[in-house]
Amino acid sequence: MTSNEFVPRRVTVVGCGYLGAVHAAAMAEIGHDVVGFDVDEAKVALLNTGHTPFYEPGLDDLLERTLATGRLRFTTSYQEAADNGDVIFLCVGTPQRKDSNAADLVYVRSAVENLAPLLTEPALVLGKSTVPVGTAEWVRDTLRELAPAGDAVRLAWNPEFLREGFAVKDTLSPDRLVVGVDDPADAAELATVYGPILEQGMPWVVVDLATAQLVKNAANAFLATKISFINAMAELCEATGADVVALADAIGHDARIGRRFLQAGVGFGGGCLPKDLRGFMARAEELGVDQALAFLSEVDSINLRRRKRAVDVATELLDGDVTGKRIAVLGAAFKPDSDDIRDSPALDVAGTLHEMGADVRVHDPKALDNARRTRPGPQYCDDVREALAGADVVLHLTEWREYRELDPAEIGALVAGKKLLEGRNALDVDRWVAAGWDVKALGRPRVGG
Ligand SMILES: NC(=O)c1ccc[n+]([C@@H]2O[C@H](COP(=O)([O-])OP(=O)(O)OC[C@H]3O[C@@H](n4cnc5c(N)ncnc54)[C@H](O)[C@@H]3O)[C@@H](O)[C@H]2O)c1
Ligand SMILES: O=c1ccn([C@@H]2O[C@H](COP(=O)(O)OP(=O)(O)O[C@H]3O[C@H](CO)[C@@H](O)[C@H](O)[C@H]3O)[C@@H](O)[C@H]2O)c(=O)[nH]1
Repeated sequence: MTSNEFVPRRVTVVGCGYLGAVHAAAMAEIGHDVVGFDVDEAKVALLNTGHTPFYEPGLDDLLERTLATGRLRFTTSYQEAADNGDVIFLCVGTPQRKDSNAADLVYVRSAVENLAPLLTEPALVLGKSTVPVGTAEWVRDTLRELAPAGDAVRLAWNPEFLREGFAVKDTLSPDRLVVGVDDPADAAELATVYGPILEQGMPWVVVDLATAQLVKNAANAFLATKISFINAMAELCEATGADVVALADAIGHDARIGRRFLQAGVGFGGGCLPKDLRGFMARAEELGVDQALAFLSEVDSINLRRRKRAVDVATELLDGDVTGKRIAVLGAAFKPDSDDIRDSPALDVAGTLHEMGADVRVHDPKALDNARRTRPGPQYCDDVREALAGADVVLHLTEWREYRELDPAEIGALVAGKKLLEGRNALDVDRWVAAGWDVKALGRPRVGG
């Protein structure tokens, strides 16, 4: 732990997407004077009027509250971003490159190269984006070279571990804060920035720059590995008639293993785990240690096989031919409580079945606009009952609470065939079976019917 004495600062958050918008509002909430900066004019206009450009539980309220204090505003001006930046958080995107597995650092480079020449005063710049190890060192050197304030612009790396759907809570009460520094004085300064958060007593982990970047890569690689491990077990279960949910429960009782992140199903997606896994492998290859992470390529393959398995099971439930069949897909977002459809398994499966000639009707409580824009083809239904009406098979692919609350007996009267693919192992299968449904859950024996 460290001194938690809080010092309100002028803070700039560069990049106001899923991470940055929440971080900006959270920094204002704890008392800083915050400018959120983004190159996307539409996003900035929305945020300035208190509207969130994406769905994240609790963010509307937080944004409204912090805008009302006058401590938060959003801008598209690099100059305003630099002028308010005693402390500058870098939160721009680092997606997968289109031509390789590596992370695309174009946004990091552009943000740093445009901002640096405007930094005439001392500043503490904090990288929060997930980057290949070595990026922080480039950011540090570029800032020193291009900033008029020179060495007075310092760089620390402060990776972010928030989960979408829990972003507000995870930002205001993280389970740990990690900071990579060249100089311990920078960590001490950052501790005063995070004062009210650190007061809650979570671990404050100070490491070097390289370790901080690797901590983030390692955390996501581990989480992805844990999910693919249980999904590999699901393959074994399906080959033997065993039950992956019972297996996960049984091994999860061992505290060394733990039950969390052992939810077998259609696999992981989103804007983080898949691309971070691949970016990590690409960086290892550049560093000449690709063998160290060779197993992650299996983690990725196992994960992608889950989507194919879901398509195959849907086909089996439709007696081998999906052409012209009505398929209701419950869920488009990559996880519940989010409208994020980046690399969403649900949308991938829905899109594939549509391309195979099925009549696919997708429902999601929040992600339909994003889905319509990104994956045209399937029919998107605002009302879950519209998606279900006349369906020959129902695919549960994103475990929104409202799907758990559906009454299988009532739904049974709407559909043409009472067949369910449970792709998330989150529904009470016994209830569905009791209502006469034929249920195939991924990694579990087919029951009912
Ligand atoms: N989404 C998460 O849950 C999460 C959690 C932890 C870490 N991360 C990491 O945080 C980073 C951001 O992820 P995200 O999900 O918020 O992405 P995002 O695409 O939602 O947001 C990125 C934002 O950066 C903006 N941007 C791009 N170039 C810019 C520039 N030069 N100046 C200012 N803004 C610019 C974009 O317009 C966009 O609004 C990534 O590295 C990601 O891996 C994300
Ligand atoms: O047991 C599980 C747990 C998760 N998932 C799936 O894995 C994906 C990712 O889930 P989760 O990790 O909860 O969501 P993210 O919001 O993508 O968060 C991850 O990625 C962020 C960005 O790097 C990190 O900050 C978080 O710590 C890390 O959990 C989703 O598709 C989930 O459905 C499973 O299939 N089984």
